[in-house]
Amino acid sequence: MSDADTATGTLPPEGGFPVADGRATAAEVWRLSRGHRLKLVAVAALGIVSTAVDLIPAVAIGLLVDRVQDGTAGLGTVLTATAVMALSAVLGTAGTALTIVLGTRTYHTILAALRERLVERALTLPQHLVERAGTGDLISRSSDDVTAVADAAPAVIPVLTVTVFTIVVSLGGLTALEWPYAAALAVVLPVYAVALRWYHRAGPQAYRAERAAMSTRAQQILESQRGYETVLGFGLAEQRHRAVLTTSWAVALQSMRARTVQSMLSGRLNLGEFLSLAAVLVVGFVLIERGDSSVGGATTAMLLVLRLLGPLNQLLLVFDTLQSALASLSRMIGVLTVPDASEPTATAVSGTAMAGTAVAGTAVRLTDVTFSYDHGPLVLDDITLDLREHQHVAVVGASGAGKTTLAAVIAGIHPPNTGNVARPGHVAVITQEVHVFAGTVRANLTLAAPGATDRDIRAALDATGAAGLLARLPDGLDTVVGTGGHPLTDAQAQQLALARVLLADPELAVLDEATAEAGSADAQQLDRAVLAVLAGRAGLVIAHRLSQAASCDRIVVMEHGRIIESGTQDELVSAGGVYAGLWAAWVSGR
Ligand SMILES: Nc1ncnc2c1ncn2[C@@H]1O[C@H](COP(=O)(O)OP(=O)(O)OP(=O)(O)O)[C@@H](O)[C@H]1O
Repeated sequence: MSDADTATGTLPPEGGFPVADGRATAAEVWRLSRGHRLKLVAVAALGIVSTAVDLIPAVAIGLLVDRVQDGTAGLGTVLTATAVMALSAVLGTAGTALTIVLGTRTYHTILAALRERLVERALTLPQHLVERAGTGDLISRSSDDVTAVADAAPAVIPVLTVTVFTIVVSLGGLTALEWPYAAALAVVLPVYAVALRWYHRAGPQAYRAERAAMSTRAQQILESQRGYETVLGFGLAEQRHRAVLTTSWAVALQSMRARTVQSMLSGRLNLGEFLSLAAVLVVGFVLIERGDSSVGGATTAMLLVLRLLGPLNQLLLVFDTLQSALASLSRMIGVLTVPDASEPTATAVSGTAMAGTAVAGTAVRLTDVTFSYDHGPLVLDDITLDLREHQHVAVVGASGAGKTTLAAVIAGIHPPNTGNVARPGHVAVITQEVHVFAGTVRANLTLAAPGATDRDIRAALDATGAAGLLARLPDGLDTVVGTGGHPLTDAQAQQLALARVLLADPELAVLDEATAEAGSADAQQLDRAVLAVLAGRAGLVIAHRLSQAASCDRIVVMEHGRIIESGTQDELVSAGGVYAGLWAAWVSGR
């Protein structure tokens, strides 16, 4: 599972994953666009040409007006102008449509690559960081935010493509006609710039606040669902209901703020439109009066400005969607910027965790390790423990003694507060909650060993006693299991998890399974499976049944976060201490 890392970096204390700044977002998008850049340049060239063709009707109408005015226009002139306009409209529309299709396809390819990286990163994030930042935030970023960025495509790409190229081509066209036309428009453009500047500040702020409120709500709902039994058991339903209600109101409030910002933008756009038309009209009038422009020229100029205003306004309107998508994008990329490991608390910073065996012949070495969850009391207190290569050590103790936490620190899931943890580079962990992934049995097993053949898989299932299970599955290795798939018992899920460890072939296996009741047929089978999985590698077993402990080379007994006894089964039983008592109780209860 985890290759341990030396601790670096921290998350903001208030929780939540970081948000990437503009620079980091641009750098990641640039990195993701590698391999598509030539295609993007070709798409841009096609867009410019198509837009230029699209503006031919404005020029044709202007020429027609001049010919009508000087009395040289006949039916032929009108028909020719009409044919030119129809042809340019067809060619321009087809070219623009092709530009949009190609642009959208490239956008989605790049987005798919980003989503893949996000999921990859989310799966390898240190668990303590996910716990601190909140699973809801992570889920929101990999669902709501991905959807926001993907949904922006149909609205933003066509408008962005058309507008950017239309602005460039129209300004060129106006300058070619008479520079004062372009100058008049240029004088008005600052109105748009001011609107944009204002919106650039207010928009993302409003959208980030809206998305953050959505994340908090997702977290509240998730927690209420996960802790359903606790909520019912402690009569907390009303309190949880109020919490969800409060966070939902916060979402509604932030949404209203975001929509208000949107309306204010519309007002600023209307002002810009009025000023642009008025400026070009006045300039046209003056130029005609002075004989510097024909009526046809002024008509072309007005048509070019009108042609430009539509996309320009739309750009500013979808700028809204664009900003929202950018806010989501910066949240997605923020997850990629999370450092691999971070200190568990702000005050305890001296703990280190290293991959690689520090001492020859030793698989794991813990030296003076302490650990606490987020500023809480010490859960591991001065633990020093060695696991030799191929040695199997069982950890026993009462509930809450710190066994699972010790396993997590050894596996690298939690970095220690103080002390050192040295472990091999390849560690596999089975936690108490075994997850069956939605997919085929084969996919479930090859998750950690992509190169495994069907023969390897069958051998692993055989070794963990699951060959019988395989024979009963309707489609063998192709049977779909997990949510909505063929149901598996807890013990069967456990067997799959153990087979997965065998296939992954780690140097150290950390097993914290508590599925079967002591003495049951399942328990005996799982005990045998555990022995098969541990053969030939170092193993740490959190023994929930003492039969598991008895078959290990060494047993450590924990109490209140400390190791209070350590020895072989025979040594501990004859010592007559805590373990001897537990063993006597267990034997008589079998
Ligand atoms: N994520 C967490 N956040 C805060 N405290 C925790 C967390 N996980 C465990 N603890 C606390 O740490 C202490 C040790 O818990 P741990 O699960 O390691 O004990 P355990 O011996 O494995 O118990 P069990 O056999 O019931 O699993 C307990 O007091 C527990 O409440």
